[in-house]
Amino acid sequence: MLLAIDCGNTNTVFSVWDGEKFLCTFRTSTHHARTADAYFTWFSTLLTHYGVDPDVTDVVIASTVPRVVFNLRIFSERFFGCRPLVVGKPECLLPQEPRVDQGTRPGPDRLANAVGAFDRHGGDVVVVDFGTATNFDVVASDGAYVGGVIAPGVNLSLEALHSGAAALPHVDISQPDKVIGTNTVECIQSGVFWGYIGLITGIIQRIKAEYGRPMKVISTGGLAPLFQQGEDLFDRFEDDLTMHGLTVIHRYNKENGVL
Ligand SMILES: Nc1ncnc2c1ncn2[C@@H]1O[C@H](COP(=O)(O)OP(=O)(O)O)[C@@H](O)[C@H]1O
Ligand SMILES: CC(C)(COP(=O)(O)O)[C@@H](O)C(=O)NCCC(=O)O
Ligand SMILES: [K+]
Repeated sequence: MLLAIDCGNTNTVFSVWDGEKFLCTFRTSTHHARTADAYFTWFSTLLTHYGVDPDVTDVVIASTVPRVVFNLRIFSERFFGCRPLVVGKPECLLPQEPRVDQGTRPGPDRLANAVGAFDRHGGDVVVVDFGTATNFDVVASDGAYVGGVIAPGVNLSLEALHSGAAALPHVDISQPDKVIGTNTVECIQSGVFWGYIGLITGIIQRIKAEYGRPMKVISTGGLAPLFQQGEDLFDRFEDDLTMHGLTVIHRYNKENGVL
């Protein structure tokens, strides 16, 4: 079985794929200092808790934080006896090479999103991934990742207001009922939430105009559900899109003799 690991700047997600479906998905915070032994203790405790006993033979990793890969490699070798496939490394093949400026290294999460979206929907897709950053990943008709947009994430925007302005408290994001806030917390929530709705709407509209063909818009990532209710921004919400992309990349590398 395949263990797929998607490591973002905030959270690291582990999912076990049995070849047909995900058996379980566990989430922890991202820390480059977490050791292989600590990963295993955490992972095996959750497996026991949920009564899942997978026979992990392969590991695939996408990490937007290069430093964490070191300990994840040791984790994979020590506990599953396998060398992990790391997306973005030269030895890892992609079904379609990205078409971006020379020297650009697209985030491995964006490469996985593109592969996952192409596998499910064919090309001409925009993936909107609400993580630490909010990225828009454009997938061409042949499945290639061809670039997109990186915007400050929702929580980063809230954090920036709090850290940059002495009188502004830390606020959690939520959808305000109205736009005109009548206290500081409501004003901040309104600015970030409705500002974000404007950002998403505007960027999708501009991407579509520039791309010049009809496109499907898929949302994913930790904070995507927040923008799922009420507004008609996306064609679909797919929680597991990055993970799905990782399983497809792994299969492709197996079929092509890399593993
Ligand atoms: N269910 C949730 N409710 C509120 N915030 C969440 C939830 N899930 C994730 N987050 C927050 O959303 C942000 C992005 O999450 P995630 O997609 O895991 O980011 P990344 O992939 O960059 O690590 C993080 O700041 C995280 O704390
Ligand atoms: C844009 C990102 C920071 C998003 O990371 P995340 O929010 O998932 O942690 C990541 O994809 C990244 O570091 N990209 C490298 C630059 C690029 O994609 O062009
Ligand atoms: K991500």
